[in-house]
Amino acid sequence: MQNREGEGFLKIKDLIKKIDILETNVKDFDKDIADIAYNSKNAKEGCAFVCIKGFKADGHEYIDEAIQNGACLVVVDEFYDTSKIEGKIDYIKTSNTRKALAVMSANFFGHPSKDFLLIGVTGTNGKTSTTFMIKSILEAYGQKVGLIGTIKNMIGSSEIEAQHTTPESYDLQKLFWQMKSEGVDSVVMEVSSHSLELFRVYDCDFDVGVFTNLTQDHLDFHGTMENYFAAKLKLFGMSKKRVVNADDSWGKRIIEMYPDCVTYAKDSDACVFARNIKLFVNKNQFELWYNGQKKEILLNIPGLFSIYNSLAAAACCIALGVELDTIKRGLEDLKAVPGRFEIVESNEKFTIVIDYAHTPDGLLNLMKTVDEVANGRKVLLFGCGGDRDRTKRPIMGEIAGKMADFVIVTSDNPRTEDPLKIIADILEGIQKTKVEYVVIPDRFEAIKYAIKNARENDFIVLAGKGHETYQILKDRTIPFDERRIVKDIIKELRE
Ligand SMILES: CC(=O)N[C@H]1[C@@H](OP(=O)(O)OP(=O)(O)OC[C@H]2O[C@@H](n3ccc(=O)[nH]c3=O)[C@H](O)[C@@H]2O)O[C@H](CO)[C@@H](O)[C@@H]1O[C@H](C)C(=O)N[C@@H](C)C(=O)N[C@H](CCC(=O)O)C(=O)O
Repeated sequence: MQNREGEGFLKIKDLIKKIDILETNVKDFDKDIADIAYNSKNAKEGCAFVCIKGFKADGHEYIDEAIQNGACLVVVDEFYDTSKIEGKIDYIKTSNTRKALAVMSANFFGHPSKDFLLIGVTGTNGKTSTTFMIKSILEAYGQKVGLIGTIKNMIGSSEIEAQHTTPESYDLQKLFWQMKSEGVDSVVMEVSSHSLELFRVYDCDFDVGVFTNLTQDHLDFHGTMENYFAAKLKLFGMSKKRVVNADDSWGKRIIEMYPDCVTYAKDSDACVFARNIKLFVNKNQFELWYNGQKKEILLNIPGLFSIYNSLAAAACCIALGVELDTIKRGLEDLKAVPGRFEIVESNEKFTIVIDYAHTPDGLLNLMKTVDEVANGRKVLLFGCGGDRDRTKRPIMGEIAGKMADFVIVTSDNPRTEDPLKIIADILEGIQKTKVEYVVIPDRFEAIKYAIKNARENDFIVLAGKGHETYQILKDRTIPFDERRIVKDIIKELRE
């Protein structure tokens, strides 16, 4: 990957434009800065090191390491006692170093997002699929499109690995800069609530902000739904145009605040809506309505939620002036979204689908779709993540118990938690229902059990992992690709 080095250095005075300076010992603001680092390990000759007090570590404790690695300027937070570094290095004290990192990064890379259309999609569920759909429509419109999100980042059809749903501000601005250098017309990105809260997208100008929905998730981080909503809301204060799901109760609150938004809904009380919806195992059919005009859409992405995501994508592109014929073409061109209602096996006996659903609402919508398309038993295999919102576990257990005919409770990235403790939380909910279930903590063995014991016409759903190809156990990340695992198990059982 290229970086800005090729374009030269930036003077301190230009790098720190628009950040508030509480204290500084810098004498020469014309000094050149080679790069920015927010991790001391990545600091290099002539760079600025921005210290962040995080959830696990405090960047201020790594100033010496950054200096050893060549940093010539440090940016510290207002609580920091600068007498510790006086005489050692140039410093700037500012009121919020996460904000400063975002502003400095945008300055360093020359505000690349001003040179293309920037679309941000936020909401608990549907962000990934909606961004894929918007990309496909804008490509049908003739644009070169960048995509930033959970599964991967893309420039046109080339792929770049993604670490976060929304990258840290420096990495985001660097990616924007690369996308600009490669001539994109627009960038569509997922905007997570974490990124809004932690200023990763601060100082970005969004042309359109899209809201899909808000349901319980990430309460380990936000504490309450109101805080979670407040984080999401920030995107709409940063966007020129807003596209909002009018069927969502939190969406209705955004519409009250911004009455000029482009709204979408399943029924007709919105600018863009769908009628005559037909769900099939591997596709959907519906009428897309806008301004008295109708288009028949045959969507290759199954699931009821895909209708909502298509409406969000269509409304976004309508807000950008794309005509309905192109929207139809773009939606129909999209062949799949990895890990979203992805059929990984379909034989004369059973069907296996993998899906990323990992929230109560996501699981409910997934199982509603399965209910529409399954001919036999609905077998649901799932677990819940460790070190994340615990309150959703019994809720998901109860949904599983109500919606499935048979449940296999297993593990899904237990991280540092005891998998059996997580499963016990899920069982609290399952035991409120009468569903038949088994507990198999080892996810590989659980999948094997589902396949080995499959009955005629079973519709087996492996929920939670979707596109993920790993399992996080304690501090180890081990390879775990359910597409391959399913194939291997079927082969092994046949031999
Ligand atoms: C809660 C959260 O989002 N934390 C993120 C945050 O961590 P942090 O700021 O607390 O960092 P920290 O590890 O405490 O370190 C503090 C500072 O010391 C620095 N440091 C640390 C060690 C060292 O040797 N030298 C050094 O300079 C670090 O670089 C950092 O600047 O900033 C880090 C750097 O960008 C992120 O890696 C980290 O993401 C963690 C790993 C994470 O799991 N985040 C998830 C929850 C997340 O953001 N998820 C959303 C998607 C949610 C969804 O919709 O599903 C996302 O956008 O990906």
